Amino acid sequence: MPIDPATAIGADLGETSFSWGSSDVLLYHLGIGAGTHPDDPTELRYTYERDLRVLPTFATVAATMHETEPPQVSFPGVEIDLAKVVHGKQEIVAHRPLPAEGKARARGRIADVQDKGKAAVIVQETEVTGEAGEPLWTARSSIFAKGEGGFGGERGPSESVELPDRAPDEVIDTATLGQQALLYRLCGDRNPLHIDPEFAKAAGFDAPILHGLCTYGMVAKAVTGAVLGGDPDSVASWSARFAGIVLPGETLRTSIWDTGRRYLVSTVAVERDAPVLADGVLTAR
Ligand SMILES: CCCCCCC[C@@H](O)CC(=O)SCCNC(=O)CCNC(=O)[C@H](O)C(C)(C)COP(=O)(O)OP(=O)(O)OC[C@H]1O[C@@H](n2cnc3c(N)ncnc32)[C@H](O)[C@@H]1OP(=O)(O)O
Repeated sequence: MPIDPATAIGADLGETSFSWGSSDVLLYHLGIGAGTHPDDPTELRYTYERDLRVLPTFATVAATMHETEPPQVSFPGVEIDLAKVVHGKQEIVAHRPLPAEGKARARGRIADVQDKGKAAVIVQETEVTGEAGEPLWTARSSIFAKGEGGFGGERGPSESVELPDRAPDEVIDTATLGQQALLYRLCGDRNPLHIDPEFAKAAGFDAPILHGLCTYGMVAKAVTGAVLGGDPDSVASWSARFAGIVLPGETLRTSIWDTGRRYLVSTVAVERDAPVLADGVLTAR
């Protein structure tokens, strides 16, 4: 059976150790579009090793930055073909500003496996601590596996973030590059869905799509620029649901509602007027 909820839910994924340096952070920032406005002085915080700051979304790649093999959806009680999955949701809570270089330990577990009938949702939680045992970040990510529901599990909660009934306080357009996914995959996600036209077709898409985590980082950076003075150290947490695909080259239009250090965020792809990110919440420290 591809999903056995009794084995999967609560399964300990063990502990891994990893380290990163400023070159990893610089490459990640380029992968999410930093440096495309060199006249903006806050961009140097992302692109120059002198006084480098780290956008907390770097946490999504820090442990796997040097991976060169495609990811596998293989956990205790879960075996799923990579072509069936898309990234569903992502949350990062940064317990402190991320250092530009460091060593850390990650301990992961399967927090939940939800049976949505036509699909399964696998929720993974990871706690990351620094060398002295200090908490660095907590990550929670959901994988949406099409056609893998019906295994007799719980449906799980139906959560959504209600947006205020008024115009957004800020609207930011962010261009993605035609080669955005080719660049971003060098940050450790070599899923062929983002480069191989045949694989993308077999997975049900017309063409390779952009990594969800690339969009997640680009929008976090855009919101940070719009409402936090471009200071990535001010980002305390960021969560969002991947509501629709992005095709490399499309423009992301991000609407932001300021509800007081808690910014509600929604993003569409301008060219198709189609949803991209929903239920977005970025909090500031
Ligand atoms: C270990 C490493 C493994 C590797 C991981 C892969 C790594 C990456 O390389 C992969 C990627 O980056 S893929 C690109 C990023 N993701 C996407 O583009 C997905 C975009 N979203 C969609 O296509 C649809 O919203 C879609 C398909 C997600 C959902 O649309 P629908 O099928 O229309 O769903 P809907 O009928 O609205 O809802 C059914 C139930 O599912 C819940 N749900 C919906 N969207 C969800 C989402 N994004 N995440 C989690 N749950 C979600 C709904 O709440 C609903 O459940 P309920 O009825 O109980 O409320």
